[in-house]
Amino acid sequence: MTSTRVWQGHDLGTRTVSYTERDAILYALAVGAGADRLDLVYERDLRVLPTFALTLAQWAPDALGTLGAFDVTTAVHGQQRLTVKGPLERAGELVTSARVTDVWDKGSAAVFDVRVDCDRFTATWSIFAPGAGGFGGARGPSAPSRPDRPADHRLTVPTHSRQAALYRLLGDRHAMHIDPEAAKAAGLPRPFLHGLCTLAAALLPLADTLGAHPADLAELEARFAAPVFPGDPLALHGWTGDDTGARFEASAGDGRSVLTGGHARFAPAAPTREETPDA
Ligand SMILES: C/C=C/C(=O)SCCNC(=O)CCNC(=O)[C@H](O)C(C)(C)COP(=O)(O)OP(=O)(O)OC[C@H]1O[C@@H](n2cnc3c(N)ncnc32)[C@H](O)[C@@H]1OP(=O)(O)O
Repeated sequence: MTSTRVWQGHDLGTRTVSYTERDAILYALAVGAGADRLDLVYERDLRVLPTFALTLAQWAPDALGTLGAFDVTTAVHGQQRLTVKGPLERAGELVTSARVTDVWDKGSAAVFDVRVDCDRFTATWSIFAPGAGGFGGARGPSAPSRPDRPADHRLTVPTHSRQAALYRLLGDRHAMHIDPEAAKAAGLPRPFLHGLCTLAAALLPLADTLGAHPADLAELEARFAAPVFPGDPLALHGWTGDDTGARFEASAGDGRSVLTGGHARFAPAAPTREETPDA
């Protein structure tokens, strides 16, 4: 069997991905934007959510699984980071390049960090792969810390029973999100929500509460600490601090922490060349 450590630094190549206004609107609907959010769901007023880029770049962690680095039937998305460098056009093409930046040895599991670079964003997926650890590597980062004071904001994040079935059509077709047998094979009682769908759903009420526009997201990170089942409402706690954003966590109705170590910063992006007056 190939040692897990050989994937460290592996170049996953470059792909050009394209999308239309329709894709961007479907994405906004899938992560919970209401029909009254004309700025997210109506061509006339459309602003594209930066997290939509993550569905377009999902090919990168998927490619690593296809190459055999980990067992795709049991690996789950563990953490996500995103740095936005510029706004997404209403439709377009993105040239994305990906490589494995780190492989951490958690003993019984490995965590693969897959970084995607593009002129509009840099993003890192951490894939938690049970059974792939124990190869003598560094343990890597531990659990994120939580603020030791009461939250400044307490919000509800609704999720919908059809949400995973809809969200998967945007690009992440892993069977565990739709097929009860595949979910059982991954150790869960029923299909569960994509981590990136949960995260994007949480950002909508968080941005509203902070008085920010969700399309002005500049930085994002969070750990997927436990599975979310479609239809379960989440309780989100937010802590505001020095920057134009917040730290946040979310828990399910039964008290399980499902998002930990969350941080989102919102800042209007610099206009693109075409949008700059007199450019
Ligand atoms: C292809 C799939 C796409 C998807 O979207 S899947 C859906 C979204 N993801 C999920 O629903 C996953 C939810 N998270 C979980 O269920 C759990 O979370 C895990 C099963 C991933 C891990 O739980 P456990 O096996 O109990 O881990 P531990 O014993 O608490 O920690 C072992 C080490 O692993 C680190 N770790 C724990 N959770 C994560 C994570 N989510 N991402 C990255 N690392 C993680 C810890 O810190 C620690 O390491 P240290 O001892 O060095 O601190």
